[in-house]
Amino acid sequence: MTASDLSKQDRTGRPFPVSWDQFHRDCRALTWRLNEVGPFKAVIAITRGGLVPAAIVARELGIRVIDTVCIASYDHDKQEALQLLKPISADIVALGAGTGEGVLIVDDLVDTGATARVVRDMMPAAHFATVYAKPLGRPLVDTFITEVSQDTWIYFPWDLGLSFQPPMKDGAG
Ligand SMILES: O=P(O)(O)OC[C@H]1O[C@H](OP(=O)(O)OP(=O)(O)O)[C@H](O)[C@@H]1O
Ligand SMILES: Nc1nc2[nH]cnc2c(=O)[nH]1
Ligand SMILES: [Mg+2]
Repeated sequence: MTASDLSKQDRTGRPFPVSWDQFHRDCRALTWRLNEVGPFKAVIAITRGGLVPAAIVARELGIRVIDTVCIASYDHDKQEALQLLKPISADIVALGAGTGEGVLIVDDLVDTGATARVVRDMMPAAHFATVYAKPLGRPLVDTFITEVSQDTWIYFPWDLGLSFQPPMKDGAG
């Protein structure tokens, strides 16, 4: 087995698990920053990871016009060719005068920046926000809350479950 056979998650090895409480706090912190940048006419969530932060941010900002752009690039933890499954809706494109002016795009994180680059090209004047950012993707994001190192793998609460933890004396930790 070579290094390229390993999933990105296995190669990175630095786990960063996020609880629902922490995620909610981080989304609210993100909204504090966005509140100073807006107002926004609509929110676009990059599915699927952007759906939860978009709901929290839209709730806090009082925005009820919410659209999705559906993109898949990772099969669980393996980066694959990026697929556009659903584009931004025509009425949201029209709302932002075709450029995204006054529109807020939300995703959970930016890693290599490949997803962000594709969506940014669709709406160059939109404001792009993520909760977490890794260094390679960071230049593509206008507002984010926490930067983690490139070799970190973020585990979101919707991908986690409660499980037994062996005591530290047995080698855990
Ligand atoms: O900066 P990048 O290297 O493009 O990676 C970031 C993207 O990867 C994840 O989505 P994923 O494609 O795994 O789909 P999901 O949101 O449905 O989990 C994450 O939610 C971002 O959208
Ligand atoms: N859950 C998760 N998905 C990702 N997609 C790209 N990077 C990551 C990451 O760190 N965590
Ligand atoms: Mg995603």
